[in-house]
Amino acid sequence: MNADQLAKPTIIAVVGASASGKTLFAQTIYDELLPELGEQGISIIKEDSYYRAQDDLPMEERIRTNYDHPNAFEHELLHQHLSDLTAGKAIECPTYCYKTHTRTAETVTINPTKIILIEGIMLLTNEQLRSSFDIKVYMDTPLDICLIRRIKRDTQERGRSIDSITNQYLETVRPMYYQFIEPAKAHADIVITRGGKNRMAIEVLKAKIRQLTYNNN
Ligand SMILES: Nc1ncnc2c1ncn2[C@@H]1O[C@H](COP(=O)(O)OP(=O)(O)O)[C@@H](O)[C@H]1O
Ligand SMILES: O=c1ccn([C@@H]2O[C@H](COP(=O)(O)O)[C@@H](O)[C@H]2O)c(=O)[nH]1
Repeated sequence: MNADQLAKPTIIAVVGASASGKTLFAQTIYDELLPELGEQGISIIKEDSYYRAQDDLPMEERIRTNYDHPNAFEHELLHQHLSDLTAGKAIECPTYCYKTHTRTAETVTINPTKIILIEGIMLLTNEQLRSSFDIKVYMDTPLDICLIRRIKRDTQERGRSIDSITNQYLETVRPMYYQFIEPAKAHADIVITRGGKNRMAIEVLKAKIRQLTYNNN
């Protein structure tokens, strides 16, 4: 094993409200750097993959779950997986289905890489996880913009009705945002405005990742 393979990875966490642009931002960086850094250079993980399996619950109960509370996630497994990747071991990442509100049977193999991008709403609420991140990015998108984008995305991609989106928004998404997500901004190293298409912010992160990859600092 050479020195590069032994080097500890850099873990970059992208957090913020639901539909603030976390996925678009992290995925854009990943897609644009992958051809240059290769599959051994950069990987991407979604915190949503670690929503707890709910196969034991009937659908009426799954619909009532508070998905905007830290307890909805299996953070212990995510932490274990990040430790495994840091130790140079591959992981089997779960996959989650928003339509059935549980995990699917498939897992995705993620190999250890020098750069790990991870994105999700509750990543900074867990102290153990927080301490494993090297760079913490917060997407500071106004909540009304997030709501508009969530309505559009969840009707088109997550099989949701306007009624179910607005009820869930008032009951859990909005109050949990103020209880857990917004206060976590204080832990961020970088705060990003204008969502997942902020080109300058994307370029700054890409430049930092290149520096970490090629200069190892
Ligand atoms: N700056 C932006 N301008 C326009 N649409 C955006 C912008 N940022 C994100 N979106 C769109 O808003 C929706 C929610 O963004 P997404 O990245 O899925 O948010 P999150 O991962 O934070 O939930 C997606 O359809 C995405 O394409
Ligand atoms: O079964 C589920 C699981 C999650 N949600 C909602 O998803 C968002 C988090 O995902 P983003 O990609 O950050 O939007 C969270 O606000 C949950 O309310 C769901 O509706 N159903």
